Amino acid sequence: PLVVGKEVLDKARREGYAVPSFNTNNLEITQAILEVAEELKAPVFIQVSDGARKYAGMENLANLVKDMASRVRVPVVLHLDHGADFAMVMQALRAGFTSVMIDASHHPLEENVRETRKVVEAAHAVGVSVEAELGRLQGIEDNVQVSEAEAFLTDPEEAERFVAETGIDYLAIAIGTSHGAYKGKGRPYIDHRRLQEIARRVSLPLVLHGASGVPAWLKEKLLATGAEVKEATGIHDEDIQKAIPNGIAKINIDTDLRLAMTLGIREVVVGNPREFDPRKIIGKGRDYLKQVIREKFQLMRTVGRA
Ligand SMILES: O=C(COP(=O)(O)O)N(O)CCCCO
Ligand code: NA
Ligand SMILES: [Zn+2]
Repeated sequence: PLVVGKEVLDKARREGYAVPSFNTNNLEITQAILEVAEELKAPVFIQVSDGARKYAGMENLANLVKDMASRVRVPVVLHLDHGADFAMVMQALRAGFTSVMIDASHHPLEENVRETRKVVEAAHAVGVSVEAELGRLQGIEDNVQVSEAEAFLTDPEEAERFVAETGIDYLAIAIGTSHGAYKGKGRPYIDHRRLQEIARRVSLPLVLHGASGVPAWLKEKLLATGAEVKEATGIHDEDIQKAIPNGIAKINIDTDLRLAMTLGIREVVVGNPREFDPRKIIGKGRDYLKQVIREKFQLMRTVGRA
């Protein structure tokens, strides 16, 4: 069934596992997520970004997820990803979202606090959970001095104050990850010590953005279809496994789903120039999506937690 975010993530942080938050834009991605969650008896977040809202329509996606979630046995949270402002959050609340992110992390701290408090008041009034972000997602290239990049990473003491002043339910932090398929050359720098310092001060579930891994098997197959993804790199499994006991309870995955869908489509289209049945073409993408989604639940130890 559709449930509120806080209950799912408090349990995850308490019991030392994480819940993946997968971005959806359409029917097939939503089907892949819910079929695998049901199969593995795993709670799951399905999140809608601004791009998805523009592509598919917020109400369309909300109604699709709400209806499908009502017909599965595992807990499903419908989450607004990177809500840009109060108005967008209100539209999501009106559409029946059960979790919303207000992302005011690019504003000065006082404005972030003000905007976030406003959202917390509105969302909590209707029983919906709130995620906010402190720090800037900024891949740290190996050639950029970490000291210079410090400006982007979340400050542990500031995090403690931010949580106290805003009343949010979970906190997105910056510890070295970045959005997209190019997270710096080689193994991306993840500041585990900083995460431990934040987790010591903040008892709320912590959220990791920019956590796609760009799995080797997926990248190899994509390259074989002629996809130009040679430079793509993601977060290593070991870094995800290390971050979970240190308080990370929600992990955002979009890029790995995009790569999986693209692999299926390219394999059919490039391999069978005579194929023009969208169900065969997008359906193959859905199959690869399910494979990636299965791996994420296993990596985050979400299996069987529903
Ligand atoms: O943190 C993430 C996803 O991170 P990743 O790009 O590593 O999958 N998101 O919030 C998803 C939307 C951002 C654009 O993709
Ligand atoms: Na989010
Ligand atoms: Zn994000």
